[in-house]
Amino acid sequence: MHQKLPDTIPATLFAARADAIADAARELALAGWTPATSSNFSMRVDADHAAITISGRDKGKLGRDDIMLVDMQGLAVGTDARPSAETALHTQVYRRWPEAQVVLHTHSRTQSVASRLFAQDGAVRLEGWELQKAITGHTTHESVLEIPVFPNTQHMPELVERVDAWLDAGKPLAAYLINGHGIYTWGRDMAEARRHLEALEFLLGCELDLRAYS
Ligand SMILES: CSC[C@@H](O)[C@@H](O)C(=O)COP(=O)(O)O
Ligand SMILES: [Zn+2]
Repeated sequence: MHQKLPDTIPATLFAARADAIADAARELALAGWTPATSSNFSMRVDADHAAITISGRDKGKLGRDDIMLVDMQGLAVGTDARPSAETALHTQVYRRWPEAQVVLHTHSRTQSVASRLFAQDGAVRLEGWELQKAITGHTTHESVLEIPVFPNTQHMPELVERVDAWLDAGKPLAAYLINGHGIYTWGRDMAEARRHLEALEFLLGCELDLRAYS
């Protein structure tokens, strides 16, 4: 066990979060959405900490020892393990949405291709799809759901800044794509985050098909 927990976090709580992350990751890997160790997953543990995948692990084969604790600045807590290279994007979600409990990031083929195709528009504009209602806050297919596509970079502060700029402009945000990379989405629990991820995978696939057939 590499993880020493602060006194305020019961071992059972951390274990439950780690198991929930590993279970979700295994299922998403089976769907083919986490190729070649890509993707990362996290869950809030308390107001000041999140459990997140250790960098570079095979997301289809995670166990409790592949999950670690970070603070809300993305720094490791109680372990020498290296958190996901994209930890800053997770902790940003927890800071900006106090109700967010889960952040999911995957690299499916559909997400990757859609991010390249729509990068020039800066966003994917979803309208007219019944499945938009799977995104919390959307009650009709007539609503518009805009998923921004941010340029890829290995420098996380740059991405954090782009997300902050989008939110500070007052635009709604349920998820975002990173060009040539993948998707980030989140939820108030694992079920909501999974529903968002699955709906967006489906909707992006539909948008790609529309372009292929027209
Ligand atoms: C294996 S390439 C993908 C990585 O560069 C990254 O984008 C990713 O999703 C996984 O990084 P990780 O540090 O394991 O969380
Ligand atoms: Zn990634």
